[in-house]
Amino acid sequence: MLKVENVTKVYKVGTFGGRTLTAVDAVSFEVRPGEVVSLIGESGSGKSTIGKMILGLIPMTGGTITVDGVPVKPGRDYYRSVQGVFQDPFSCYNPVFKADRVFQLIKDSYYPSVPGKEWTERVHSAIEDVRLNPREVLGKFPHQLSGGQLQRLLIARALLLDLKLLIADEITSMLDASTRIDVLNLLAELKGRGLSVLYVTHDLSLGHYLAERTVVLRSGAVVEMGLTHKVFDDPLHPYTRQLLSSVPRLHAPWEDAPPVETCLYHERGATGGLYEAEPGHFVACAKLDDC
Ligand SMILES: Nc1ncnc2c1ncn2[C@@H]1O[C@H](COP(=O)(O)OP(=O)(O)OP(=O)(O)O)[C@@H](O)[C@H]1O
Repeated sequence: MLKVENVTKVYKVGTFGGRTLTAVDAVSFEVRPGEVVSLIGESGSGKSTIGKMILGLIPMTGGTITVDGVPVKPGRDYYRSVQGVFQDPFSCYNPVFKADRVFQLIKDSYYPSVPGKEWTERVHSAIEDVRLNPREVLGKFPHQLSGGQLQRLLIARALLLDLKLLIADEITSMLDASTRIDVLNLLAELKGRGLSVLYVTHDLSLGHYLAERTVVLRSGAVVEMGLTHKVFDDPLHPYTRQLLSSVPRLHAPWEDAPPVETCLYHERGATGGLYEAEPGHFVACAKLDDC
């Protein structure tokens, strides 16, 4: 469904754009139909840049991204099937428009011929699908709604389209713990309906909770990817181990991350790419700085 192949993004930085920064470096992965894949990495590892390129919000420097074989093409047809929901729900709404207006805009752009009554029924049904009461949220301004309610409304808005792929970029990071789990369960439910989700997060535990497969990014490159339980139970790359060991655990004292070891896969061809250590479990050479 989503195929990201050898994708690179180089930003121009510095005064007058005189220097470059490779934010995403030859990244490849895919998301299959009805699958949640989490894209994990620390701040600045390139996660959002990848999300933005998939959504066509910024151009790629190199590589290809396709959804069902069709290259990214920002426009009405593309956004009918690919949508993004972001970290800060407040910034996604116009503060002077009531929530109804968000749904009206969808109708005007995508479904102008749907009769008003039918559209209202669709809107109510999408809002109920995200476990909100339409009467409690429609007719309100963004500041009269909570972060969790706004985030759910964004998902409801996406559901009104013929959505195939949702890019969920840190969507729970501004929510309290119980709302967060509700929104995650909602994503899991949508997956059950065949929706594919790329769940962008720096929170390993949330990625573990939700995703079938995990892609670990470091400095713009994939260092490990595979089935989530493989990556979490048997992390092969020292960076993944480091990330996992830095997750705070109840009743366990803080431990320093283990030092980066010699790469087991270096001699077996991992250099310059990913090595398939076991079926479907890929790892990059750990001698990143030497290679
Ligand atoms: N428009 C831009 N111009 C120049 N550099 C940028 C731009 N956007 C992002 N970057 C840089 O690209 C790198 C990757 O940024 P990105 O936002 O993709 O990381 P991230 O993993 O999503 O981080 P976070 O979790 O903090 O959001 C960072 O070094 C960032 O400073």
